[in-house]
Amino acid sequence: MLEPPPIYRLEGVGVDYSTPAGTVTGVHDITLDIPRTGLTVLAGPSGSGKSTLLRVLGLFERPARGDLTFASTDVGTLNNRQRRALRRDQLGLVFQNPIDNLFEHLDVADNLRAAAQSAGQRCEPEDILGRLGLDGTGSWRVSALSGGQQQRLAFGCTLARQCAVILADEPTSQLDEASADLVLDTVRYLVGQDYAVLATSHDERLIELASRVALLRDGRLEGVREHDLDQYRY
Ligand SMILES: Nc1ncnc2c1ncn2[C@@H]1O[C@H](COP(=O)(O)OP(=O)(O)OP(=O)(O)O)[C@@H](O)[C@H]1O
Repeated sequence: MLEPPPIYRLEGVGVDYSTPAGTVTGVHDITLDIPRTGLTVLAGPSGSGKSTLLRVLGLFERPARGDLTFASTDVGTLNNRQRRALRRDQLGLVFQNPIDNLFEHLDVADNLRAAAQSAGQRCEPEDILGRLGLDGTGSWRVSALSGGQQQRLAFGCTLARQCAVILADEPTSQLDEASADLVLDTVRYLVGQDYAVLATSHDERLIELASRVALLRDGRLEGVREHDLDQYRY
């Protein structure tokens, strides 16, 4: 069967930061394809370039060098307005601190409705909550959810927005083990539903769920490890 084209294609991507001490290179010469489905983890020690690369993939950071293709669109040819529109319509972001992903003054269902609305979509909150094991919490305040449940809801917001790709920055790093388990189950569910999930992480348990692990070191891609996705299918 013909392989679908990757959702992202990076060719020779480099990012520089200007600092008072001079130019710092965040990532060098990254060439990488990211598949349309499954979990891809960007792994590597602190300072290796994981967040920089995630910002490139989230269309926040414009590479100084190289080419980035997203969903067959050459991102380098887009102006800022077009990049923002692509981000709004196609990309869902989950930050490491669960509460940063949510509106505390809205209840759980309204968080989902607000997320859907921000992408010009409509959603059925109870349906999404049921899919994520949060049944019956629609009228709860966000603060009544555990950290793991909040992070599940953050992933739920990306479902409400009907994003093609979910980008998660160390999604389990601020959670205790039980809460992290809830997030791992959610990622497993999303992968089983053929979403593309891209995460930075040091968490070995998340890395084990990945179909592809891109290992970064000193801003360079040290290697890419492929895992068999079939074992995670429901
Ligand atoms: N805004 C910035 N200004 C200047 N240098 C930066 C900036 N962001 C990152 N860097 C530098 O780019 C390199 C890669 O950093 P990055 O934050 O992407 O790594 P990381 O793997 O995500 O690290 P961590 O796990 O600690 O978050 C490092 O040398 C870092 O100091």
